[in-house]
Amino acid sequence: MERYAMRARLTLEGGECMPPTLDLSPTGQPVTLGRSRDNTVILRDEMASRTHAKVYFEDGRWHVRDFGLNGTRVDGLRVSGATELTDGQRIKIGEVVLRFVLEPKALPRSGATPLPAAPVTMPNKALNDSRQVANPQNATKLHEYPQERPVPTEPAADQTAKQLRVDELTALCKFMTGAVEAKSPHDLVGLALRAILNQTAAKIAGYLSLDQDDPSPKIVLPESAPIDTALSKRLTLQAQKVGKPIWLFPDLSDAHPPTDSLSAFTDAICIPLKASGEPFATLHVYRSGRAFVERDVRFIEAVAGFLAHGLEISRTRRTLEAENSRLRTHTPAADDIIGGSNAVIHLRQQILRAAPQQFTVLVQGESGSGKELVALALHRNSRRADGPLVVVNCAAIAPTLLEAELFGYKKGAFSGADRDHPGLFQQADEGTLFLDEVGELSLECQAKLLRVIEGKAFRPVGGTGDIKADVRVVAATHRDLEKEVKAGRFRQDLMFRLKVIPIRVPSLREHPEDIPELASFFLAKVSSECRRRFKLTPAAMRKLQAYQWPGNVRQLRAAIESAAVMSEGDTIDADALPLSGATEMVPPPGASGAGVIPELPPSLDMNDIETWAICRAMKQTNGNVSHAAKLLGISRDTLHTKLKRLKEEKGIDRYALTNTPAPLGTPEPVAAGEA
Ligand SMILES: Nc1ncnc2c1ncn2[C@@H]1O[C@H](COP(=O)(O)OP(=O)(O)OP(=O)(O)O)[C@@H](O)[C@H]1O
Repeated sequence: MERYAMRARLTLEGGECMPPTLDLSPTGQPVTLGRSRDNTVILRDEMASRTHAKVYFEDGRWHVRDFGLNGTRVDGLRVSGATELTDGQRIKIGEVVLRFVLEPKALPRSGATPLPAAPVTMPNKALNDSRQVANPQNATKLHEYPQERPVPTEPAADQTAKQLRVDELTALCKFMTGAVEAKSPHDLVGLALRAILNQTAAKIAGYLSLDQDDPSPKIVLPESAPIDTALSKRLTLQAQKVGKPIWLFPDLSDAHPPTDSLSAFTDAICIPLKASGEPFATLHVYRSGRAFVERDVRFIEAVAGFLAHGLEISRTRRTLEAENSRLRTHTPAADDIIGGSNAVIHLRQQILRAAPQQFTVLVQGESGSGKELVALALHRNSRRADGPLVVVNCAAIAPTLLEAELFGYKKGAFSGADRDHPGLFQQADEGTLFLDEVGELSLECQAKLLRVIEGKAFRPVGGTGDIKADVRVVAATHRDLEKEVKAGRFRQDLMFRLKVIPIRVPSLREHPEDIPELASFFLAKVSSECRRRFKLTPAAMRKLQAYQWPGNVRQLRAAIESAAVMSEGDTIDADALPLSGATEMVPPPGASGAGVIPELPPSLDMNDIETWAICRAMKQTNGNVSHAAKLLGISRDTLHTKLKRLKEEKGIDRYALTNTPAPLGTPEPVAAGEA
């Protein structure tokens, strides 16, 4: 313990020097003071020589030796050659006054316990919140002084030792500014290490990733450092374990002097870099000649805090970019609309013609036929492809909220509006806004939408100023807008505005020849998702082709996915396909001849049985409603009602059930929702 008594500290009391506080170890290197930057303490004083004085420990005592032209004074007496230093004396060189204080005997040296016994750890608030770093009030406290230690006579000087100086803050700002422009994580780490080397006069600054897959697992600077410079495993493990910075004063006279890569250095700092509280790398800074001072550590800690954030942001950005590019490649272009039928070829041509235009597009078609797919393809093939594509389902938002959703709202506009909220139009600026189910808009909202589509500005709910956004609108609906206009539910002027380019998506019944290709496409997708190789039996494929698909391609996709996921083996047979209703017994519209009605209903579901019974009765009576009603034991009117519902809900046309041609003026069979 005796040696601890001879630890000492130089603290600046007047003038300017760097660092303003320096801990002295009897086993450390002699400390030089002077104007030149090579000195341990750099004096900012014209009266000081380049190397002016030396403070050293010899024969159990501290001494100061004068080399300066203008002399060195200790407590006012000029030093001639060398003189012993005693506790509390003041060394004066020019205007610089340094107070020499011996550590009290009972104290371990300030703030550090030699490794490996117990490393000094610093509560690392700065790593958790880099905003705290520059605030000395929040700064990490490195040295804890027990009560019995005399309170420093000059608190201002002690404070100086803890606060970052202007040059350090400038270096920090320079690093942060450069970091924003760093092109890669490797560059960012390089910037941080260089800032640390320049500012703390460290010999080595290194970054060690804890992630085995990191493309830059280890970076050591300066470049002149040997390529095999080791970064201490011991420090890495400890920093990782305790999750806090470690500051090592190597005690060379300790019974366990450092034997690893650290033995070549006087002092070392190791800081874990964390993301979401978990260390992902460590920062190592080693120094020769003298130990770090508290401010060095604080500076390194601040850089490390920012570096950890920067690397985390860049990692998140790379993940998002990868995700974005994955989504882009998965966002359908016109080519991703599957099908070789004339109907689909025509659809693709229409998309490619419409996409580059700025005009509004109205996509019409039954539910599940692919309207959103068309909207995505329009965006992907447009000049706005790099801009946002904002999709809004007008039917899914309560009419009272729709206006606020579309045009945004101001804080306090209504209860619950606790902040300003940009509307979907604003979010889609320079991109495309896809208004799905536009037929569901209220008349009030339609009026506002019309204004925006006509290029006029809009006003957020509760706002006082107007906003303009550069948005291309693609709208879609399963409704017949002409009918909606006639019924007074849709504005005619808006319909004309939306319908500048109309695109009609065919129902799946209109291109059944695409069913095999679509089925294989969805089968391949589900196979890759489940890492299996599903196959459809010929019977299953026939069943798919015979079905009417009231839910269109979406239903086909769902049927295949569900059959695949539920199937025990890789082969999917007809009975594994979950096709409710008896519509699979009905021939596709336009096909000549009647459909084949099986002997038994497809399932015991009452709806299936009823549909099957009606189809069979109609087929058996060759479409005679009176006879069929008799067979079914129901009234003619009831059968008429049921036939009407079958047509509306399942697309089953009574005339397609028989060989009887439809009477003149009978419309084409359509599914629910279509006119
Ligand atoms: N030709 C096609 N090729 C590949 N997939 C298709 C095709 N048509 C539709 N799909 C798929 O069918 C599903 C339904 O399509 P989409 O959501 O575009 O239909 P929708 O007409 O917008 O339906 P809704 O009116 O209910 O919003 C989606 O999974 C889509 O990828």
